[in-house]
Amino acid sequence: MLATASPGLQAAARRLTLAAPAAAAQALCVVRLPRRRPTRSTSLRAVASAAAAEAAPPAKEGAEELGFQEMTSGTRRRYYMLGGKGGVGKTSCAASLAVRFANNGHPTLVVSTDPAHSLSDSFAQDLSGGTLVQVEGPDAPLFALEINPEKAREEFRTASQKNGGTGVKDFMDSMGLGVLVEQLGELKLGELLDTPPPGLDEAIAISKVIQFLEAQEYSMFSRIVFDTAPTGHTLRLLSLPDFLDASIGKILKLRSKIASATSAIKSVFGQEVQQQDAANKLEQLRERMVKVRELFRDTESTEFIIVTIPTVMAISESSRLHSSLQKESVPVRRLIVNQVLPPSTSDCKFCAIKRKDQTRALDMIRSDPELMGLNIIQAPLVDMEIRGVPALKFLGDIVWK
Ligand SMILES: Nc1ncnc2c1ncn2[C@@H]1O[C@H](COP(=O)(O)OP(=O)(O)OP(=O)(O)O)[C@@H](O)[C@H]1O
Repeated sequence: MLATASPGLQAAARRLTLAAPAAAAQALCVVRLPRRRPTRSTSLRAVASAAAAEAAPPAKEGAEELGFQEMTSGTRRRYYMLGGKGGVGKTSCAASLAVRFANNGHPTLVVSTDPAHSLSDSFAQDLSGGTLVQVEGPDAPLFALEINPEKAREEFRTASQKNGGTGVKDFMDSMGLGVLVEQLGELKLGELLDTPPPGLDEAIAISKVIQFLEAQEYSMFSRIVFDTAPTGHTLRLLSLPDFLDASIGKILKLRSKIASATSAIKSVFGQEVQQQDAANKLEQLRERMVKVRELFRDTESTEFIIVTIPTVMAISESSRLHSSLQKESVPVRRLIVNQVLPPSTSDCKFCAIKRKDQTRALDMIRSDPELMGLNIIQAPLVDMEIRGVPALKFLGDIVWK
């Protein structure tokens, strides 16, 4: 779990961790996770609040105060997207937020749009089927979904090879993209997938977002949490509706030009109605894209939460991510600084150095013009992997307060 400067220090840390976990936790200044399956006992709550109390106070200068109360209030649907650099704890934070919402009475859906999913690992449950799976444990219904672009692409290719247009259409219908196929039917889409165009994975994720907006199946969820892919992918996902909107806009313009030029001929052959119908559908798709774009930018219903760790590299990337999100007008109000060493009176040398580094990194956040205005939530480093609902509940109770 810890990278160390010297082999001796590493061995000492390992000895401590293996031989005396409680002492190791104290010495390495991490928050201990309860080993027993937690119930709603006072003891677990006590552990959680003690851990929270141990964590350093958040840096909030200049930022509005935002708590979990504000996130959980109201039954109108809200979307939370968690994103940041690879490996900083996006999935753990997203899954723990989803558990927290469900335990506060919200029917919740947590969706991974990261092609390298770890939601299954986080919940210790297989969610890889590409369909909604109920997560056992929380009070209100909690469902999880891993969007699997690899599988979707493979199915698409098979469908296009075996069944021609009909197979492709069935598949795309199931992805909420049937309208696109009707419009692009003449193109050999299957061939495109041998060299997938950039943004295809994101397009698949977007189509799922469209489904959330419209399908009855998803209407029960009052909170939808997205565990997004590392920064680059996420930015493409967020800018895709604009891109598609512009492309569809161009196609529509082109179509209307062609339509007016050929309408006389078409009407003779009885194809005028069909042409108009297709244009209407394309217009409908464009409207949907506008909806998705508005959703990403709607401060009432959507929030992007940046997750980082207290290192210079992660914070620099978070700063750039915030700047890009601002350009896209995506609302960002919170920054989670994960894996912070809680204060300790008995610092070992390793911990003292690590803590100094982290303090420096936290200072960097306070003076970063992109990040300083955000509400900063510090999440402590805990002493084991956060897997399964009880562990996620534990983390969620500490982080989301
Ligand atoms: N606060 C924490 N304390 C201890 N371990 C943590 C903490 N947060 C996350 N981890 C661990 O760090 C690892 C990476 O976490 P996670 O999978 O949530 O990150 P991620 O940002 O989603 O990664 P990826 O970019 O690969 O999807 C996991 O093993 C997780 O258990």
